[in-house]
Amino acid sequence: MSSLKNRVREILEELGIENWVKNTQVMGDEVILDVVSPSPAMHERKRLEQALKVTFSEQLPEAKLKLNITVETPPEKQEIKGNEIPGVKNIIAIASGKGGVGKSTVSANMAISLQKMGFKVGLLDADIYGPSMPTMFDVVGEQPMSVNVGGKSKMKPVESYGVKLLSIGFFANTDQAVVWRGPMAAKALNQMIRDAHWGELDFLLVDLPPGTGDIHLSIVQQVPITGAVIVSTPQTIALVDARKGVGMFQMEAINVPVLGIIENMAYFSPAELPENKYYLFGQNGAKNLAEDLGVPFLGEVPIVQSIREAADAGRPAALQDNTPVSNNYETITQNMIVSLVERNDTLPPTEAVRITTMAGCSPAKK
Ligand SMILES: Nc1ncnc2c1ncn2[C@@H]1O[C@H](COP(=O)(O)OP(=O)(O)OP(=O)(O)O)[C@@H](O)[C@H]1O
Repeated sequence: MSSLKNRVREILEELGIENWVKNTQVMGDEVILDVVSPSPAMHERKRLEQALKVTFSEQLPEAKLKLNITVETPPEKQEIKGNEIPGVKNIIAIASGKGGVGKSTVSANMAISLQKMGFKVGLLDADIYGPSMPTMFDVVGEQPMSVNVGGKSKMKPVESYGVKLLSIGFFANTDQAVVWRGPMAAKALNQMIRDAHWGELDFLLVDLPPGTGDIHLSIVQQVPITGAVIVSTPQTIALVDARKGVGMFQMEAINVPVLGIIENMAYFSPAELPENKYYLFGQNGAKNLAEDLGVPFLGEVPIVQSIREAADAGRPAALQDNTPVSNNYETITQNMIVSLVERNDTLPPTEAVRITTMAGCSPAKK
């Protein structure tokens, strides 16, 4: 073995990442490393890349380092079993209870965060009262195409930023209020799930309409939802509705695991006074609710002007690289995945069969 290759091996051992390096090639002064990152998170990959570059430039300045960093793919055994929608591994409902708390903004940014982590993501905008995804993903006016799959005509979701998208807004005139009764809305949504060609998806996020009415009951009974995420502001009246939302998913007839609660609009910090936090809607309300109900708290999102601007501009804030806002969405998304994984471990055996069908969530395991 060349002395350069020996030095490379020593450095990798010092860094404690020798097991992550699947292939080392030394050609002259060029060192090519194929590294498999155990974390799908973009910032973890960047940190790994940075650590390698700094260490090599300090300890082996003569070497020209070339890095190929990829992400570990989930092991085969985590594949979904008994899946009701072929190719779709996890269907996550995002609900609120009260309207206007930021459920759609959270859904859009969570979809982007998952996509950035390397997952295949679909987003179904089921908000029949105010479908906002076409705007948030800058695809207003686009229409899903029809494709022939196995002799059947299927809807091809519109794709934006790597996320496959279907929205009630693609079919309804946005100037008209869409007033659909529960079964009708549920049927339309069911078609958008089953008669669409989603292809292989790790996650299909469903942005539900606000509230806990009969529409929700129809949807959650017809669509095999893997888990639900509840979004609330810390305000008392929003929390009352969020509690109802959790209760609805936990009803015996529905029995969808609640993966956690996200506190949106948790506080406001003016740009000129970033240390000051103003708790406009109250403090820690959703966090306390999560504790009270014994469901995971997935994190808080402050009120940030750029989140609103990014949504209106059709470029969700999570698309930014390594900003406090995008990192925060990434952390919340990871917490959601961790919650999905933990459910498998903690639910009683009678539920295990159902819950093991929630596969596809292992990449967040650290
Ligand atoms: N963290 C945030 N910071 C700043 N603005 C936000 C934040 N979250 C949401 N908003 C803004 O608040 C408004 C409501 O958000 P959004 O449409 O996501 O709520 P929703 O709960 O989905 O509403 P609906 O009840 O209509 O479905 C939007 O203008 C959005 O851009």
